[in-house]
Amino acid sequence: MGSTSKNGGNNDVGHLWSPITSEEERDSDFQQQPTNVQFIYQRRRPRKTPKDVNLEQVDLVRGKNLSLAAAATKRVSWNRSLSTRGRTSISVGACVDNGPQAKQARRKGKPAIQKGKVALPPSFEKEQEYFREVDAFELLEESPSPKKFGTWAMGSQNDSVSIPHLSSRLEKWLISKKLNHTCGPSSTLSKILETPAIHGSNLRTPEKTCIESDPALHSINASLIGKDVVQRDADLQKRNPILVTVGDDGCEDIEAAIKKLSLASSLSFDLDYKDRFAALLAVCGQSTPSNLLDVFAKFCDPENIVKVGEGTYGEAFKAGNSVCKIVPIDGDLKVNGEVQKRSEELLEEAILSRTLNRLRGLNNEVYNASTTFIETLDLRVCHGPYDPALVRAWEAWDEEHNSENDHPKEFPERQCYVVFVLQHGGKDLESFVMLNFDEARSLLVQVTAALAVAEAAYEFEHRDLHWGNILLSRNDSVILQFTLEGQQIFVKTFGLRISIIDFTLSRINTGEDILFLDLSSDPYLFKGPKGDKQSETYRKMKEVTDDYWEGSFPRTNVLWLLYLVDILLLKKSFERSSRNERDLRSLKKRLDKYGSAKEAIFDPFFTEMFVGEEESCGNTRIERR
Ligand SMILES: Nc1ncnc2c1ncn2[C@@H]1O[C@H](COP(=O)(O)OP(=O)(O)OP(=O)(O)O)[C@@H](O)[C@H]1O
Repeated sequence: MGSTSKNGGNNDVGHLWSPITSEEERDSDFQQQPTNVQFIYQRRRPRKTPKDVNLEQVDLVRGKNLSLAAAATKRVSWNRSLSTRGRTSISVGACVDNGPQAKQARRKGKPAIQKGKVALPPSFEKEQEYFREVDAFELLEESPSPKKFGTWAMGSQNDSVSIPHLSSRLEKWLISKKLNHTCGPSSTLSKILETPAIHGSNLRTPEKTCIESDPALHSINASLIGKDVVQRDADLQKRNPILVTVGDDGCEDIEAAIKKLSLASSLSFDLDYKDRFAALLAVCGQSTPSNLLDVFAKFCDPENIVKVGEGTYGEAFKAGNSVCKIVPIDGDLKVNGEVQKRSEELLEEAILSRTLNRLRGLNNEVYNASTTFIETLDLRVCHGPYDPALVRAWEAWDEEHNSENDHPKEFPERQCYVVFVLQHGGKDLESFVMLNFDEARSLLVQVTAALAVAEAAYEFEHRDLHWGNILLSRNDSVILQFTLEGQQIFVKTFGLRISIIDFTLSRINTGEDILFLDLSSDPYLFKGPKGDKQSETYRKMKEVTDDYWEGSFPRTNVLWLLYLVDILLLKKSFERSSRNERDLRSLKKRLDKYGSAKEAIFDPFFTEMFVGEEESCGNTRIERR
């Protein structure tokens, strides 16, 4: 979930979100102090729209003597940004309902520039010119370097760049498949889209993928009879013309898809939408959306579906051993006071999640490996109303936890969703009862090591690692393995398993794209209560990044580690000695000097948590990738 967790958060608002004064922070004797202060903490509603990350065109022509001069002159960019559409805030402070709020005016001045940092005044023309020059050079490069990007802000001023990123991206990939079947695997996108976890199939045309890799879908399609369904499919075909093609020959299909994507790229925004929806379907290995129950039925009996959590956008349900998070997309209906996410945003989240999946050591990529980021097992596009079984589960949760979300029965017949099928990560840190100091340091070492690995692999920054986004569970493992830049690290777990979720604000360099959320469009995020650790962390991130969210600033990961140490000291109770507290406080001091999780993981605090390889080899309860 977003900046504040919801479940459980209401029960103890005064305590949980009580402001922690800076005096307290300076005080070396931290103590948990219940407070009567009552205040409002408003749930952040991050929104995203497509924007600007630079896209190199090189792998399209690699290995082929094709000239792509035209492509070289165009720099297509794409990032995730917070939308200004229909933002409302829900107060979780007792008694006060702030009601809908208009989006606040954009900051006029830039925040103070960090000492020693050279900041160039943003000049779109200059940078455009600069990129024209470097594009020619970058055709030779494997992947863009974020350092070169300067502060090129896109958005409305970028109307001259006409090819929508997703179209060109998928198009490029499809062309590469068509031109040279061996060039696919060299592309990061190919690897990500071809993640075996996702139906074990390559991305082909949607039609082929559907038929070959998803017999369930095939049978669903076959069973789609009756007037309503025929009408629904006709509507769908109208919305998504790319789906019309059904060919036997893969190449013809690809050609048709490219043509349609190209056509769509040069037409109206509406067609862009269709194009993007089709891309999302293709990435999910589908030609048409499934219905929700069919997805859940793969994992459990509908009667056994249990809701386990909720976010601003997502409703999370346990289905068998997995968790299915349902996110409504593309509809007009506001959900939980928010405009629904759009296909392209979900497509991006899909790419981000799957990129992190790669850290799990699939495809023999063991130079950097960690299993601490939640595994995305599958992604499905669905449509239709909520099934009664899901509604029942939703209502049962509501009864017990008093949901902040809208009742799902409000979804119209033709609502679309993306379902993230995720590994079950356990309970979030907010509600998890920790037993002792060993568990606390196990949490810290696992989060730090995972961030270090993801930094090394993808310049990853989570940027929103509050206690609702860290899940914990217990198992009988004693050691967990990470690989950081080829070096194996074995850490003691004390039977605790950590999973990191929610990559909405995260920044990642996939090797082909930099995906990030432009938080400068969300001034509200930085206006949380003074002294509140989470709000202060957003503000510190803003200082560190100088509001340039596209850039790589691994220090933001350290800021969340500092936040976590504070949470352990101030908000969680577990058995600990004053020496343990002193150790945590001195860790905090040292963390303040680190620029990345990669540095932090070698802090003396963690030394005792490492186990030599020999010791780990003799241990049968080691959790390997
Ligand atoms: N894999 C998982 N295993 C167990 N519980 C989960 C899992 N994923 C999500 N949850 C539960 O659902 C809640 C909401 O999930 P999440 O934070 O991903 O939703 P969201 O809608 O994306 O959040 P946001 O408000 O940032 O949009 C989590 O706090 C957690 O309690």
